[in-house]
Amino acid sequence: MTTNPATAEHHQDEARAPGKPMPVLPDAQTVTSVRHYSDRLFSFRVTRPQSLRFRSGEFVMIGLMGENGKPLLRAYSIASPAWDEELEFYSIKVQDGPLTSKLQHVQPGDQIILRPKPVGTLVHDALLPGKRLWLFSTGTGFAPFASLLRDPETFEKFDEIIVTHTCRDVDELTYSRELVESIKSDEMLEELLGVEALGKLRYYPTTTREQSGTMGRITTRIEDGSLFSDLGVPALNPEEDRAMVCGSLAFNLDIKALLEQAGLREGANSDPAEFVVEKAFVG
Ligand SMILES: Cc1cc2nc3c(=O)[nH]c(=O)nc-3n(C[C@H](O)[C@H](O)[C@H](O)COP(=O)(O)OP(=O)(O)OC[C@H]3O[C@@H](n4cnc5c(N)ncnc54)[C@H](O)[C@@H]3O)c2cc1C
Repeated sequence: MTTNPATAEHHQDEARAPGKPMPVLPDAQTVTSVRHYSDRLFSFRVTRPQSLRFRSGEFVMIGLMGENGKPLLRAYSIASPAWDEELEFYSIKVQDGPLTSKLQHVQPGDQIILRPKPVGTLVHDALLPGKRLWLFSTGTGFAPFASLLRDPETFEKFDEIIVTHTCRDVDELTYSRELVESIKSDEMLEELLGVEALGKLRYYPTTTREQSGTMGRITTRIEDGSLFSDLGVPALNPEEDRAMVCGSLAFNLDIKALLEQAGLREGANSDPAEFVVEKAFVG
């Protein structure tokens, strides 16, 4: 990885003609670790700006310096919880994607740009209190839930937390499966919340292409009721259930329609209700 925002900015400074306005300095953070899961997915951790405060589930703009000397930024959910000293991201690799065709090659020690202005709707503040929290995701839409699931507030607020993750192939579930396993054996969370609290968390992975224990779209399993019978919980209802949804636009619309059919209303930061939705990507 050769793109170093700090260096690129330095050259830009040197080349600037007298009298031209100062360019905005990019906020550089250092990559501390990288892990590849498949030819389509990887995760990485970066240093956290001391001043960055965010709510678990929010997203920020991150990127690299483009060849034209301008930052190339994209929205990314922060996958680490609000208390973590570092920031974690879980990323797609789009073959010809302007950002991820390069971002997938970052190595520890490289720098990325991070704009420290977190926003988003997948936050506890946007939901009314309830009994059961559903986290519905596809692909990298699991990222904000990786943050929320590591936040003790999630366990304090709900009696049951059910996270569904749907991908095409089994290896695309590795990140979520390992994360859920690590939470269930996390001694710090156990000490803080008690061993029974971690038992509240249930993981429901499905694949749509490769054969696995549970096949099919989660929308189909909501419609035919198998999601609820498999887990031994009642069908969605506005008295008990709260939901967060993060996936492709089509997935979000399908789940939203099913939640509304069940009587749940969409909430927002300023107007909490029974469910919230955020796109995992645009397009
Ligand atoms: C609120 C929000 C949060 C996001 N959080 C994440 C995140 O945590 N991790 C992440 O990898 N991406 C996330 N994205 C998508 C991200 O902003 C970029 O689109 C992605 O990094 C690809 O960038 P690119 O420049 O390589 O390609 P782009 O030009 O941005 O995208 C090219 C095409 O690739 C497809 N695509 C883009 N992102 C994805 C994806 N994540 N999964 C499947 N297909 C995709 C789309 O069809 C898109 O049209 C988020 C987007 C939004 C709006």
